[in-house]
Amino acid sequence: MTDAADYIPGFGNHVATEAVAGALPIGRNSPQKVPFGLYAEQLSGSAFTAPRHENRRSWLYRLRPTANHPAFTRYDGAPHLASAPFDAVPPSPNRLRWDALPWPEGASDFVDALVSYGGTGSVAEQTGVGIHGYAATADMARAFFSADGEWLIVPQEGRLSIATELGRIDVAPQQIAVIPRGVRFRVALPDGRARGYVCENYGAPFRLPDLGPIGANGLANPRDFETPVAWFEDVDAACEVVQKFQGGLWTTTLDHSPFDVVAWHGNLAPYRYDLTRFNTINTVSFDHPDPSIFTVLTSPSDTPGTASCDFVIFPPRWMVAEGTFRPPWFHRNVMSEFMGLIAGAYDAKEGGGFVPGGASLHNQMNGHGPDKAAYDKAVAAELTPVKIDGTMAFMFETRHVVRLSRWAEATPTRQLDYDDVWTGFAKASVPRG
Ligand SMILES: O=C(O)Cc1cc(O)ccc1O
Ligand SMILES: [Fe+2]
Repeated sequence: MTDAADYIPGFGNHVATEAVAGALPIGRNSPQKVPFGLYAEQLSGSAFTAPRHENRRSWLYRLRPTANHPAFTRYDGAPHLASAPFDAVPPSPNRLRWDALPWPEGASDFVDALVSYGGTGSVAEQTGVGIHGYAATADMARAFFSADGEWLIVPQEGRLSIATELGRIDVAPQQIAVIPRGVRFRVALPDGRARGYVCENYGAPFRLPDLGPIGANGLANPRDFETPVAWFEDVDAACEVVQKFQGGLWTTTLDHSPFDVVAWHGNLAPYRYDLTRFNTINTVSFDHPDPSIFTVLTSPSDTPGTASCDFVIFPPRWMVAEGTFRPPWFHRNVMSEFMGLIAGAYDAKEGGGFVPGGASLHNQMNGHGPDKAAYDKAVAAELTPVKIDGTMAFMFETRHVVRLSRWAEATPTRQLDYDDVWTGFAKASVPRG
């Protein structure tokens, strides 16, 4: 076992890794006798018969089979964690914004700290996403997994040390971690507390977007994604495992640590990515391009080019466009946009209110864009090259309307005056014959 987390570079690669030399069977997945009496277990992330380029699975070699556990019973923690379909309140066409997620009063681990803003689709149909936030103040002593989807974790404040069955991942704000559906994990908080966002992806696993005319390089480059090497703990002590299954939470207690995978191989694994490695592409002539140029990862739907969910970032970048209104334009989008802010300020919102740890939602076909302060600044600006720096915003952009949770609608952190940011625009005056 190593002390610090170690990684293998590359996105979606087939890797082979062992924490103890000789633990990985050679040349077959399921030998009659696995080295050291380990148990072979296949973890499927796609149907057995999925096309090869979409097929994801790993073989795990562990101290005990996962199947060796007592029955799960209902768990009644994490009171604000919810799942799609989000039908507790009617879907809202309104532009919505929330203050930074407040810290809980007492000790709350990553699981109990989760709150759901809302989501799309349905866990039963394996479509859409759940959008959650967390503001946690305690290390997890237990393990958690979601049978409902893959977890894209976006830290905003405080580092996370994530132990997973397939290895350990350390992430800080400006980095992300992705945990596949079903993989058990445990989150510790090296800074004592941590806040961030989660996209729980019920649909097709996130992948890199096609680059089209951009070419073979750019945006998030595959080699900057990192998969942890095998790591395990040999602990014969009680360990709670909480799972999310069809929106419900269930708990059981093992008599051992579930983090007992000594070796594994395959292409289904957790990974991390440093958002500051993103190779940002933008105009060097005029006009503000569509934000799809900032796509880090995409979960496609059945309609080509129309994502179930894109994970998009707005990183530091030079703005050089000539004769152009440089911030995001006013627009109405057939896709729906949930945004969060990791650090700094966002160029479409100069009037305050969109703060690190906060969130906004602009649902399908509802007008939004620069606030009045951003508009005034941009039309008056001298168009020299300007670096937008010290910032990192992100968007979960989805083809389906984001339906709110009851918590998101009722929380006092919701800014009831958000519409006002688009008031005060003087009427244009058109010469008339
Ligand atoms: O609404 C937003 O702020 C997100 C966004 C950013 C951008 O640069 C262009 C379009 C868009 O929806
Ligand atoms: Fe937008």
